[in-house]
Amino acid sequence: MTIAVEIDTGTLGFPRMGPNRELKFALEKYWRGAITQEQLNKIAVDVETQNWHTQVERGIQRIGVGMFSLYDHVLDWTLYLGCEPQRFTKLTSDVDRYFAMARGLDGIPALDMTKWFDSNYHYEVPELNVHTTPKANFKNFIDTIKRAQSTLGKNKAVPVILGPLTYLALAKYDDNTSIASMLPKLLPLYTLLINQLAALGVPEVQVHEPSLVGAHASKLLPHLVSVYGDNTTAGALTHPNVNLHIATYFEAIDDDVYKWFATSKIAALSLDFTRGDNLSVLQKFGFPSGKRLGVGIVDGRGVWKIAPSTITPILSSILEVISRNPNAALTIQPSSSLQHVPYTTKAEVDFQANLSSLYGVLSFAYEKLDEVKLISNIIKDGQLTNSTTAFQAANAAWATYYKENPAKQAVQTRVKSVTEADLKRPSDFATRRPHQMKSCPILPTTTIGSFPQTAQIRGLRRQLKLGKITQQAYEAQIDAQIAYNIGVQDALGLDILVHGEPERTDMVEFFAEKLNGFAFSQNGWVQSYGSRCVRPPVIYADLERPLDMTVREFKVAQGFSAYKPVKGMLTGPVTILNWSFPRLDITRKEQAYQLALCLRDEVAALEKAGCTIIQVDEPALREGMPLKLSKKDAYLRWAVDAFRLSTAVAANATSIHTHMCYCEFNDCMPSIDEIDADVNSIENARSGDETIRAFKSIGYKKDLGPGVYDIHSPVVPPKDEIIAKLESFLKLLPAKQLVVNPDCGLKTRRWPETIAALKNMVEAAHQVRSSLK
Ligand code: MET
Ligand SMILES: [Zn+2]
Repeated sequence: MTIAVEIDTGTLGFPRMGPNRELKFALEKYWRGAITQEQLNKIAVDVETQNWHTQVERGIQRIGVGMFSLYDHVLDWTLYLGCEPQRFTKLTSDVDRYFAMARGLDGIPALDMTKWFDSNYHYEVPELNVHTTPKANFKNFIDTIKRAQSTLGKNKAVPVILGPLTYLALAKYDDNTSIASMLPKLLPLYTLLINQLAALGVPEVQVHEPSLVGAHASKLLPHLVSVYGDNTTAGALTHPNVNLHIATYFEAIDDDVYKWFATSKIAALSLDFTRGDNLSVLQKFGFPSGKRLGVGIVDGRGVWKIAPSTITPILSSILEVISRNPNAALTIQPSSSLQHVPYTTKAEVDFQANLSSLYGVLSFAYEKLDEVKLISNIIKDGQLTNSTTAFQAANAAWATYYKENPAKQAVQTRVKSVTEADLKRPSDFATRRPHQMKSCPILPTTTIGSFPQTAQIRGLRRQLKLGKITQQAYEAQIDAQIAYNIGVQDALGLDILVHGEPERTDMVEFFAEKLNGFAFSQNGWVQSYGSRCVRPPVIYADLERPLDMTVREFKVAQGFSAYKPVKGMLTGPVTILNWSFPRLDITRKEQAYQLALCLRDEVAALEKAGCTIIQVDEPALREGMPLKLSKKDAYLRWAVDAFRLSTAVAANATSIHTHMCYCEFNDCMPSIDEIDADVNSIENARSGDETIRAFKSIGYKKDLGPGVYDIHSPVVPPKDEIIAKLESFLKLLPAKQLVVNPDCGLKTRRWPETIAALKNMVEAAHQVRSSLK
């Protein structure tokens, strides 16, 4: 097919940390006072400029600029829009206010942080209330755009604005404030900004409105016209000389939003063709005349090379719709900002040498730019078929990958043979509970798993990795640490002990390293929040557990304690999956089940080793939830089943605990009950009794350990405060249902405050216990 439509290439954002995490290190130096603000800015500008050059060199014609950030792009807009909460306004310097909002200061708590849609990136939640008085503060943004224009030229430098609807949808409000009450205050600022950009000769602005795809879309619909106008009226962002390009991603756009777009004066719309069914929307409504479609076909969230057999049919269908109209144009682009993927596979020399079949099918930000260019050329040349020579390299890489990493029949068969019975404990909670935790008193005290990780332990692990110490020497030191951890807990009088996780850097990486089918990049860092980067493991083959993973440390720990049970400690299947880069050739459910079967065998092995209490952590259960409400139930079904598959093998007398943290669970409470854990030790420190009330409201009958203090703060909680908490819990929950624990692991804390806090916790529990008698 020869194509009459105009085609070019674009991006919606790029990684921000620098190819070698230059910005991360600069930020941390700046916070330590080791470099000045000027030095920090220089490094940031260098990274950003290099990002721009890379995109030009790789053939990108419309480069999204302005989403680069020193900490977080939502926080940037809080500053640009003057929406800082009052507690920060006494800080007069922008930079001080900015980092104070991000990280807090003594006595001034930071903004809340939460997940950016269903990604693992966290943004700083805007706090809007009756005192919020938006005030334009666009100088930094405008300066960036000027810099970009002089580096890239006015046509290539496309300013990216965080759209007002998404900004407001992501915020939290007091009782007297809402999206509707804030919008009129923000819109004049956006108008001002568009005018300033127009004055710079900006031909087009990319307005990011990802909230138009999620559960909130219908809430935003009534405001579209006041912001963006329609076919007759102008909106706040309408300007005669500036084209508006609305970018959405992570899911399919709402039908109603699309219909509005089709008749509006918006010049371009970006849709994600890697997640959600945007193709159906397009086919259903056609594509309007005279507009441009941003075709998000290169996955901005995954690390995989394009698969020609997947993308060709989608692209052909898009072209078919588009070509019905002679005036349409296309921009080929990544599906979202590339901030969710690492910089380049070229840094992965280990993969090149030892896992070349995987290396061949990986694609990070630089490689994704090449794919964008390649696809646009193929379409321009009218060569779009699976087998076009231009796709030869990709096809060959995938063929090699499948040949070298074939399906493991035993794993797949086992997943397929899972039955309902495998998901069920031998008896229900009421029957099994009397057989569990028999040595424990009422209000048993415990912790969430990890104990402080000292520099010495981290150094030890580094030495092991570098081959400077033997496995034996390493284990001896780990065991000494376990002995110490057990001794401390015993002395404090805790009832259920943990080994303290000294052998784990990270709760997902540790298990991924022990399973076959995971690969670990050397430089595959992605930003999690601020300067914090993570290197998610890559699932590249069917998953198997060749050996026990935690049994040795459990036995060592239990060996140091004659009378008290040591709790086994595992990370749940859904969390391992959600914090990894999953495969795309099998479903997430299948991968969760494969993981669940590995964990199921570990639960059985722990039981066999004498473990009677096993905790399976699922802090990321909630965050894998789909953005569309209609997909939520299906996700929760398999997520819950994967947890049950991991744990249902346990005998009645084994107490299965779980721990969840990091987010609001209010919208999936019934599922939390359905996982059928005997005890749920859940984060609760920030909200009062809300968590317990939510559990009560669904008729939760199992045991609950709502965190009695916040481990994120170094402050030692006074005994009286903990007593007051426990007493308030007991107003809602019978004592026999209550477990006493902090709200998360203690890994990031120091020993002195840990011991002091736990001492208070145990004493508080004792006191409340005796008052019950
Ligand atoms: C993010 S949840 C952490 C749970 C883990 N067991 C720990 O204590 O560190
Ligand atoms: Zn936690």
